[in-house]
Amino acid sequence: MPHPRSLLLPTPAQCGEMDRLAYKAVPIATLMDRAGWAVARAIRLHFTPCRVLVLCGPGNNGGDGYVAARYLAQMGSPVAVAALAEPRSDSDAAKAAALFKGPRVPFSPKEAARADLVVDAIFGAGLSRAPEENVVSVLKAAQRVVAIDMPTGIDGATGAILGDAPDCELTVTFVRPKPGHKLLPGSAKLGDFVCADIGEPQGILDQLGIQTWHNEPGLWHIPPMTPESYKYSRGVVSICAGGSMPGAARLSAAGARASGAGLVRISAGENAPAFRLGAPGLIVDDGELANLLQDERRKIWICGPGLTPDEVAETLPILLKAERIVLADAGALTWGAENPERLKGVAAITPHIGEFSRLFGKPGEDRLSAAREAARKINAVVVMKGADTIIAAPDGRAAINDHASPALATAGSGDTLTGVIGTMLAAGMPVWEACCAGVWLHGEAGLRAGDWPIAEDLDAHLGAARTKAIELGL
Ligand SMILES: NC(=O)C1=CN([C@@H]2O[C@H](COP(=O)(O)OP(=O)(O)OC[C@H]3O[C@@H](n4cnc5c(N)ncnc54)[C@H](O)[C@@H]3O)[C@@H](O)[C@H]2O)[C@@H](O)CC1
Ligand SMILES: [K+]
Repeated sequence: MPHPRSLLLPTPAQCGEMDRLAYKAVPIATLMDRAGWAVARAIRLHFTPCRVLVLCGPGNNGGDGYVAARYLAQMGSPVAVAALAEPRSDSDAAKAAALFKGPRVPFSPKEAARADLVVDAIFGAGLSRAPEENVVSVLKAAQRVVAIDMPTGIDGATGAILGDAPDCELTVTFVRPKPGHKLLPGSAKLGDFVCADIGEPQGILDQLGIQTWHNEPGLWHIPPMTPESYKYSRGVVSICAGGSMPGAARLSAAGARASGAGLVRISAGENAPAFRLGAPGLIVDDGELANLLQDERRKIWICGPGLTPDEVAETLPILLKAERIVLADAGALTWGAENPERLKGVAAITPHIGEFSRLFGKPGEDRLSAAREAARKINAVVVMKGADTIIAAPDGRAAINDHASPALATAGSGDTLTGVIGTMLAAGMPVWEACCAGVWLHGEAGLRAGDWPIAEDLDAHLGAARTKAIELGL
């Protein structure tokens, strides 16, 4: 099933290309007019009438600003424009500027401070470097800011802040959100977020080779339960466990069970007695790993939570030799940090930023590209965990997940996530989709679990999260 267009996140460069391709059907001037109208309308809905100053840059972002100023004036708001620089003559932005007949004031901190509301139409998709000091000081002087397309200073492709960016109360973008609207630190600057339809022919989105999606149900589909479902069709998750940190493997097992695995088995060797004191529905094996792998129904293996690097060295190569679908986390990532090649053959890894940096080097400001590059390098799906999580596949696909809660930042929560992804794999989902689904379910459980859950509390919400994901994804 193709991934839905409605979840695509085009880069600013792809949006520029889209405008060029759309030109025959809809001229830029028309799109600009609709964009400016959408901004004026959103401001009218969000704010009571007040004195507005629109800060216009020289490009099309500024063009949208002139149009918004014209419509706001027609709606009865006192509006002035301050131009950083005039648009290039004969450009669409210049034509929009000519149609605004209201007052012009200097581009200065004093004027920005006097206005009740400042509209940032300085730079949007065209931002190519950090804004100059005069731009920053004018935006800093504003009391309340609405951004057109993107707050000036945020890189729409990466969410990085170039120099500085205003804290906005409202951001209005067009057609589709961009990666920078979903990635921190930029995404924290948007305030309320509106994506307006300006009538761009949607089919063009398919021609641009966009490989980034917002992680929502519909991007993937979790198999629902059917009357014919049985334990093994729901899937078996197997977990390698060690003696020194048994809690981690138990948390993964609990997450796997709570998110709907048919059967969860822990392979603990001589440490089995410690695990047998745990949940009664958990099967604990003490046999040799090689013997356990004779059971072909045990396709999905989690390796890493609660394991020392030495224990990983004893288990992971055996799992890979047996051609199992392996999800590597925690101890496996420490073992791999000495040599990432060791992880080749695993289906997915789930590093937080520290683990990612030890494996591949610090990701820098463009985490999206770094995650993609890492996935290509080890030929496995990389789930780069954080307040926003990036799920990158070796074929270039990437999803950005912002469906989460800071409450998830608690010890053991990552082990739960590994278990949930294990269950999605065991249900037969392809690897990237399973990882995306697992991350969303984990986020949904975190949102449902209140402000201060511990990792174990998430389990109680995973079943409802799965039901919601199935309903939303239909
Ligand atoms: N499909 C869409 O999404 C549409 C987008 N439109 C608008 O078009 C905008 C993009 O327009 P442009 O490509 O003209 O780009 P901008 O208006 O963002 O920037 C214009 C130019 O400013 C210069 N510049 C970039 N960073 C600078 C810096 N830090 N200091 C000084 N100069 C700098 C660059 O030469 C850049 O090309 C979007 O943000 C959006 O507001 C609409 O007008 C029409 C439809
Ligand atoms: K802007």
